[in-house]
Amino acid sequence: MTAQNRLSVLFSDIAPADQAALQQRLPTHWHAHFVQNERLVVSDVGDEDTEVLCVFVRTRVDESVLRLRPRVRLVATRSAGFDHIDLQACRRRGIAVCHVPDYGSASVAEHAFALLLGVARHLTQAHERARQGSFAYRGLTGFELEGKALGIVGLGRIGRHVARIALGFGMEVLAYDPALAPSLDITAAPIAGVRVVTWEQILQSSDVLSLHVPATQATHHLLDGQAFARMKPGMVLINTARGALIDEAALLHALEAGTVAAAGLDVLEQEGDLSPEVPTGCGGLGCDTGWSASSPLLTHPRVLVTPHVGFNTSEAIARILDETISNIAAWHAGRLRNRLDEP
Ligand SMILES: NC(=O)C1=CN([C@@H]2O[C@H](COP(=O)(O)OP(=O)(O)OC[C@H]3O[C@@H](n4cnc5c(N)ncnc54)[C@H](OP(=O)(O)O)[C@@H]3O)[C@@H](O)[C@H]2O)C=CC1
Ligand SMILES: O=C(O)C(=O)CO
Repeated sequence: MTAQNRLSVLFSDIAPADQAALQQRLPTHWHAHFVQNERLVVSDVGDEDTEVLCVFVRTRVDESVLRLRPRVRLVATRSAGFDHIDLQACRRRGIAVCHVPDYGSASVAEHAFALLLGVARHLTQAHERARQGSFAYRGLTGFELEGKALGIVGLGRIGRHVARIALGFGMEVLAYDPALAPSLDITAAPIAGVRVVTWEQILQSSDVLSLHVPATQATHHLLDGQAFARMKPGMVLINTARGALIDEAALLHALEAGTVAAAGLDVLEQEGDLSPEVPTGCGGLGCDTGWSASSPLLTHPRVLVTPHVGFNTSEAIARILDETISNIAAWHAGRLRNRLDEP
């Protein structure tokens, strides 16, 4: 291996099983270090010579992290979302940034429907009742998806997949996206039948609202008190995008007021709070992180929360690993792909 070819890559926040799968795929001239921890600190291996930081959504990459690793030239996130990376700080230091834009749109879209159906049919309560030996059905009356209006905020890769699934359920599909003109009726396959509407219309007309926009300064608390006040009373909110899109206090208020009948959330604004303890009782599914969240939404009877698992299918993870290696290899060969610029 020539010194010129050698590439020092520091991988953070990677589950042991994924690390093993990744190691089998790594080119031999890469010198890889792994830190299980999400937070990159000064004592982490690879500090001195790291050229590539390969992170996931729980590793914040900001000025303080970059300062510790002056040789970093590429930040490659193994995610579609990029709100954990300070793109300005990277630009200032001449560091390229890339992501994996389309590894699992189906996985996330299907999870949005897992949450929606879970909420619509009271699945967690029904499961608990059956486990206790009770087959009483009272109090578990749900609602059908067919005929309901689903509003999609952000008609990008995941939003379009959600639209296709919703059309299959016989839902009326509305979408709001600043890139698309309102009153546009999308007639082109594969999402023919989606009606593009204004922000006001999507809030007022949606029985179910599903969020699929990135977390940026422009989308921070997109759903605030004012937005909830304009929603159809009794609507259902689904969020598989990022917690920061929702003002949590305003959502709790809307749940109490009945504007929001129920919510299905895969993401919470405070999900990044690091707990020193590894959580127990993970149902034998192999907890491998010490992350914990604290929020009144977690115990609210009309809120179904999952711990940011929308991406977490074997198919999506395999694509993430392959695409990440291709991203880093392409950059090393002088052809940056899946580049991220400041929004
Ligand atoms: N729960 C999970 O495990 C996962 C969550 N995610 C989250 O999902 C998000 C969306 O992913 P994906 O669909 O692939 O991203 P895309 O970039 O393909 O789509 C996002 C869409 O939102 C649009 N948009 C931006 N701002 C607004 C706004 N204010 N209102 C309405 N639309 C807006 C964008 O328009 P334009 O292009 O014109 O800016 C784009 O069409 C990711 O950013 C990530 O945060 C992603 C993967 C897994
Ligand atoms: O890819 C992403 O943006 C994710 O949120 C994965 O967890």
